[in-house]
Amino acid sequence: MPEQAARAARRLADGAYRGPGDALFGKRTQRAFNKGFASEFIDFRMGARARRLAGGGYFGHVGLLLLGGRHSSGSAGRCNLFVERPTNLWKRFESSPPQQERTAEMRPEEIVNLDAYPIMDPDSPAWSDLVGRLRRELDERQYVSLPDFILPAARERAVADALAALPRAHHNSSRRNCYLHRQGDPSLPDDHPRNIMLEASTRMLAYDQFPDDCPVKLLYHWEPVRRMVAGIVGRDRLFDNEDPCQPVNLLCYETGDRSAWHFDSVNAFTMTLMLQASESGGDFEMAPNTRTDDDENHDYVRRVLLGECPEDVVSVAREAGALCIFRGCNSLHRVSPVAGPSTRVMGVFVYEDEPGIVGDPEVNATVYGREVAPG
Ligand SMILES: O=C(O)CCC(=O)C(=O)O
Ligand SMILES: [Fe+2]
Repeated sequence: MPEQAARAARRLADGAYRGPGDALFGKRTQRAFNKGFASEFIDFRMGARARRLAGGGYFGHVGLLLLGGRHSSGSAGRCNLFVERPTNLWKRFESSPPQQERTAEMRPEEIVNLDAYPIMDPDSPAWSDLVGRLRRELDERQYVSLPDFILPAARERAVADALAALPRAHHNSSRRNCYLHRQGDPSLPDDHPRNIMLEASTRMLAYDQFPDDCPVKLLYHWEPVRRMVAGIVGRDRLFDNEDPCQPVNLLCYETGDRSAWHFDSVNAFTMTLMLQASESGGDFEMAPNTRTDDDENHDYVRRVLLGECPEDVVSVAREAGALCIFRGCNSLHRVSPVAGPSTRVMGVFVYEDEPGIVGDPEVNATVYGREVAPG
């Protein structure tokens, strides 16, 4: 059997059309499918024809179906395709679109823009210059942005992975204070930061909800990236997080979604990668050094929350492809409400100071909607 026909037969068997016996074709055609003599090309021709069927109940031929075991490319014989129930056919295409064959896994060198970010050789002057500059910038401003860090093809693939998984995302919609608590403290005044409740709405995809060859995962697990990030945040080494949910997330914002002012709770720094920006809104805003490790600075935090210090708030430019490292644990930050048809898609990465770190099941229950094991 020609290789192309064999692939087509496998795809049929894989369920793209749920198999040829599904009242889609007349007997003669069905036998041809059973023998596997169908060209892959029929996939999209079928799709096009199905639409026309829905519109007018068209019964006719669909090109490039190969009968009798002879494969000749280009001008293969046409045959009549008898469709018994066009409406069912339409529904079938709606509910199970032909599956795209996944192209080969990308190499990390095809993901990271190595021309702009020479991160392969940590002993080179280019590496020291780059990492030294970014480290100083982070220390000064509490954030640093690396534009065009990911190459366009890798970014597009990651966006496609995110959008395919989006229906399974955990929709986090909550009223909470900037410390990420849903309950205030009745013993404190109403305008204490603990009692200022803000609306947030985001869609979270956990690490185990999108493919292992998604470019954001490959990038995260690649030593040159981990080493660069360690250099920028001033660590000798960093380690991957080993939780099933946490190491890399795809955080999606649809129209109306936003993240309210908050401090990140656990990690000393946060790393995000803008995969797709929204048409409008979705600005990442930050009030650097709102508090310190020793001083909660409640009065100042309250003024930022109430919008009384607009001059202190920086809006961090985030073009698609830009990596951002920021110290979100002591700097209030938020994402303004997203508007427009494009989902804002953000990769979020967690590195650790020691190996073997897994997440707290309670946190995973809140952030990813996971069941907490009883007992
Ligand atoms: O979506 C963003 O740009 C920021 C997300 C954020 O605040 C975080 O991951 O801690
Ligand atoms: Fe955050």
